[in-house]
Amino acid sequence: MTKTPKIVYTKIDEAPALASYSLLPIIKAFTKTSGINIETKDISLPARIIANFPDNLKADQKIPDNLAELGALTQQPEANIIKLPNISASIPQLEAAIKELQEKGYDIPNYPEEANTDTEKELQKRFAKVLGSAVNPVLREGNSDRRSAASVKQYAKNNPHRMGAWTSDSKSHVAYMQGGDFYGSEKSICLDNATNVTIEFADEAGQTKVLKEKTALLKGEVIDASVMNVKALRKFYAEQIEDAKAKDILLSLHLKATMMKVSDPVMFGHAVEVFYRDVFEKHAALIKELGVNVNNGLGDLYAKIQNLPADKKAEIEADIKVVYEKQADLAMVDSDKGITNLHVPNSVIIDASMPVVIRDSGKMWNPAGKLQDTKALIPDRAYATIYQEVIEDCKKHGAFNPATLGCVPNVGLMAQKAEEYGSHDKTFIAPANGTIKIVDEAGNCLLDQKVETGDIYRACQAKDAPIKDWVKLAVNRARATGAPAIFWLDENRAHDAQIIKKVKVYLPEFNKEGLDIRILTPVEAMRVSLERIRNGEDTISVTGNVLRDFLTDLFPIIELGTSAKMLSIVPLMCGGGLFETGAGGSAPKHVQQFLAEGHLRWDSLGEYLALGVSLEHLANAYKNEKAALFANTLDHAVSKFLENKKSPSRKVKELDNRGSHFYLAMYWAQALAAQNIDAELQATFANVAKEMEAKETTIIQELNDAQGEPVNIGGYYLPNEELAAKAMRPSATLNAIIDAI
Ligand SMILES: NC(=O)C1=CN([C@@H]2O[C@H](COP(=O)(O)OP(=O)(O)OC[C@H]3O[C@@H](n4cnc5c(N)ncnc54)[C@H](OP(=O)(O)O)[C@@H]3O)[C@@H](O)[C@H]2O)C=CC1
Ligand SMILES: O=C(O)CCC(=O)C(=O)O
Ligand SMILES: [Mg+2]
Repeated sequence: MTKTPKIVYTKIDEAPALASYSLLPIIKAFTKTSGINIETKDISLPARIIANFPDNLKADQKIPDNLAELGALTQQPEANIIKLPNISASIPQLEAAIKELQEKGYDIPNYPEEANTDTEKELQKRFAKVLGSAVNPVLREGNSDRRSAASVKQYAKNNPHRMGAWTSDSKSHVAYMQGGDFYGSEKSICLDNATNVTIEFADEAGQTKVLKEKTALLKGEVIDASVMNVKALRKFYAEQIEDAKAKDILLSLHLKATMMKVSDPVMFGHAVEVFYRDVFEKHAALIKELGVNVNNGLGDLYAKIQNLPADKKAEIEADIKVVYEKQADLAMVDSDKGITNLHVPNSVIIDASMPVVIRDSGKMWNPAGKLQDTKALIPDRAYATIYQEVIEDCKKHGAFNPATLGCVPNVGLMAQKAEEYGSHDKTFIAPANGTIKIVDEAGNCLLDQKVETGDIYRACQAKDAPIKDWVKLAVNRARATGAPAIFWLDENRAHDAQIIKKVKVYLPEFNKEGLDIRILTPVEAMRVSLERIRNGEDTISVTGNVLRDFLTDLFPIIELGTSAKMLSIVPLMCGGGLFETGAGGSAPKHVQQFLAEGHLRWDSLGEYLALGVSLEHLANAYKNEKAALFANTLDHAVSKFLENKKSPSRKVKELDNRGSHFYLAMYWAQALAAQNIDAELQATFANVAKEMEAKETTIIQELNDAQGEPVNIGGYYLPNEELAAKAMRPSATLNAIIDAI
């Protein structure tokens, strides 16, 4: 490899973006002495909007399509990308970001919620590129290896976080459909030969309409099709709403409307309509006229009644109140502000929300601001059952004790838009009763699904090479750790049955002698993994893309208190490395707190760990000894950081994100000063360490003094660079030391 060693550090959104204003200058200052180039690429939500709508922008407003550039980079062996979590925008978030850009003088068109004309359809198509989970699928050109670093796991055992107690009489449970869902209807095949397919809808009269012109499929690719029957879905919601009322527990809905950006908002919308049925029926004509989109939540109704005459608005608000009096209480997202689980589709995201329910004794917040048992609606059976298994385990054995738990790392099939998370361009709402077919070039129907008007149809792909790579990664991890590896696959699910066949073909190609490798259904795999972690034993979960996402929040939240502390490595199939920071998101609640009181509780541990493995990867790829030294000393610094408990606190006027960066920097400088492999670095950083030690009290004082007041960073989605940097670097003493390196 001849090019200059380079690490690309992504610029993103919300809390981790704020943290970067403080952390990046430190990383750049430290590594610049080594000839490693740290380049930033802006792939934040506003940057992606700007890149996709340059038409009316001034030259100095334009931002190149960094995401496409990074996507191309993943195909090069020298790729070394540190990817921080970004916003996966729901429509309300997208609209808010557009509004902010427009207010700042960016001539960006509005998002057309309803596309009737060709222009509107074209606009919607262009916006689809920035909607939902639009970054990760482009960069994830490899499978995922998520686990906790040994030092982080040990820290969690020594300092167990609080886990809410569980009792056997908890009324909390997961409710899922018994039929008519994706799980029940799924059909799947593996292709003998490459082909191009068309997805077509045929109505009952035999009239056909092309839904998707062309999808290229490779030899050995698994393709499946399934349907969510909306009649069955709405019946399920109605029954469960009644049942929650009868059991006197909260009602909550857990979906992934961000990542599953086409199917899940529709499932969310049906829940809103069924729950607030009396309002939607009584005011049907007006609601239609106002253009309320239920898929955006009750928040959209509230937004659109704002300009109605006062009495009409009051009437609708009163009718909403009557619904609350009559129905089961909804789980709240913000009980102070009266924001419920059904307000917007992006505030209850299943991978993060269900583990928190489990951490909090099976409870969620009720309208009175108290924790209460909940019914968790997860309509589709494909993955709902694993959460019920955890709940049953907790009811039987009580809360998990992080001091003694083993771990459940994950090897996830993710590359090349595998499975449901790559299905958006093949997801359709059935226009009428009929059949949706996948037809090959020769006109053969490969898969057909009967649909009724409004049903959600979904086709998914999983390519052969990534599947084989995933099996290999699982065997490698089992070999490296000695832990059993369990493939979570359900032979009663059509798609999984195909994957099981492939796993059985590929496993013998790798040396699995002496390894314990099993295939169990997700429920059995959960049972075994939970029994083992309670015994302090480790078990590798080897899963598809959705369970990868779900389990890498669930187990870290149980084991470590948060998924932010995970190592999240993506060995790219072309030889490069993508290093994601943590497994969690962009923590909007943290930004709210920062803006209100100047305290940022975001923990950048995930970033430190990602930087460590990124430097290690670079050291190996370029035989770069300085990079190896930086990686090694950073590792020491992280251990000391944990030992000395320098993570940010949650409370204002205590150490926050910025102070935690100072300590990381000081420990890193000390470790570089203590080594004797590179005399030049030793000398440089001995001085840095000495200065930091001498000025520790002043620096911490300056950082704490900056807290306690509201902060203005000149925007939410597109903050003002200077204001944000100033807010995140308030210690002149620390800045002087860093800038002088
Ligand atoms: N890889 C990616 O790009 C990902 C992006 N997302 C996006 O992030 C947004 C928010 O998603 P959400 O599901 O609420 O998940 P988050 O992970 O942002 O938030 C869940 C909670 O986890 C805790 N948390 C997460 N990261 C940290 C950290 N570094 N330090 C301390 N605590 C942390 C916080 O708990 P507390 O409030 O108790 O402090 C936070 O409120 C969405 O837009 C989503 O699409 C989500 C997942 C991954
Ligand atoms: O891309 C996203 O929206 C979320 C990704 C995520 O949750 C994960 O990979 O764990
Ligand atoms: Mg996740």
